[in-house]
Amino acid sequence: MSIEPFLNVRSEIGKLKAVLLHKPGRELERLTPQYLHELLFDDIPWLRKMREEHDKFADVLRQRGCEVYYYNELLEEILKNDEVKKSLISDVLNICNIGNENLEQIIKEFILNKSEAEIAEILIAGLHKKDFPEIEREKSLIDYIKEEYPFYINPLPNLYFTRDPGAVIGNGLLVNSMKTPARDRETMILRYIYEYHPLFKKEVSPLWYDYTSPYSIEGGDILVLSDEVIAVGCSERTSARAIEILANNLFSKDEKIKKVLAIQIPFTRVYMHLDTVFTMIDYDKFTIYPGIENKIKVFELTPNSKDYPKVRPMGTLKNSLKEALKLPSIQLIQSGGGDDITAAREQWNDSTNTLAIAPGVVVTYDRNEVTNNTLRKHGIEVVEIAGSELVRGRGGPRCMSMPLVRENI
Ligand SMILES: NC(=O)NCCC[C@H](N)C(=O)O
Repeated sequence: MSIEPFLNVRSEIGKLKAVLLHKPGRELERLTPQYLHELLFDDIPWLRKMREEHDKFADVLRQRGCEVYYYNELLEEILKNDEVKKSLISDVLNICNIGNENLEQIIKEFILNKSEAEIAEILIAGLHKKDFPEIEREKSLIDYIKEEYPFYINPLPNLYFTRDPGAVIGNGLLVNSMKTPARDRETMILRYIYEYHPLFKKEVSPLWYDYTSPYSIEGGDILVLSDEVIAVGCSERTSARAIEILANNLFSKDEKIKKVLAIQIPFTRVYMHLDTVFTMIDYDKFTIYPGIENKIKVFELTPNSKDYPKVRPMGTLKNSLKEALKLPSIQLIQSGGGDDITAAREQWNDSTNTLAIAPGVVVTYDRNEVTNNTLRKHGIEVVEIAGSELVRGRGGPRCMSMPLVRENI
């Protein structure tokens, strides 16, 4: 009997059937003004409120018939296997630069003695020095050098943006290579989940990209435009070479995918990923931040040699989409109603970061009133969620979700 893959994403807009989320936890309570920049935050969210907002987001998805999986629960499940538990803890400690093998060994034993739920929490929220029992030992040089630094294991406050560490295309998965060290461990853990959690059925779900690659790529840049065309932002976070490697893997192992559009956007934090300025919301409708429209370049990648795809510069974004999707016309709906100032303010609060849950139906933050009304005027059903605290990490509903299964359209 042949095994059917669980993962299936052949579009941006097919009815969302299963999604991976992470409810913000203690890792957010470890953000301090001193480390905000390094941890990719601009502000400190209020965790209790943030968790309430996140629960409502998950409820909206469930009410629309989508199954919600949580990252920490999948992690807890794979930690039940002792070998997996030991190996993951060792790998995590290896990248933490503890700098003293004896101490690393003591920390490892300390973690191994915890329950699966506690270990999952440490792997996500980090290990603060204060949460580690004082033990009698002679200090080594690194203890003095890093005396001021509060963590043995850093927190992962960006994990609730599950969009970025991974992405499903077709029946396969990318485990991304993140641009910044602040998010590296997110992908290491996802790689273990793919490898050991039965939900992912890795034997029938290829790995399109691995986090060990030196070329960075993040999920916020990846849009599955159709079963034949994938768009990938070339951005502050995603490198040109990663796009070529991904394209070649898709062309050689997925018989449906014929084309990758590389969409170059300015390399700057405010538009860190393509989905912060551009998302697909219906068969022929997209929303776009008007401040970026003239700064975009599009390149078509098609199969060529074993190592490099064929690259062809294309025209405007609108014409490239029309041509690639073989549509008679498409609409680019400007966020902020096309007004420069409103659009810039609402883009900062992720107005263009819509999550399509069915063709023409999107989840957005309620605070982006002008953009939401503009979408409605264009016939889109807008399902609003509150996100005053969630938004402080600089991501919207699309960033906070990793679709695992969408209905084919
Ligand atoms: N796809 C997205 O745009 N994700 C938002 C990620 C925000 C996070 N603070 C980061 O800088 O990586």
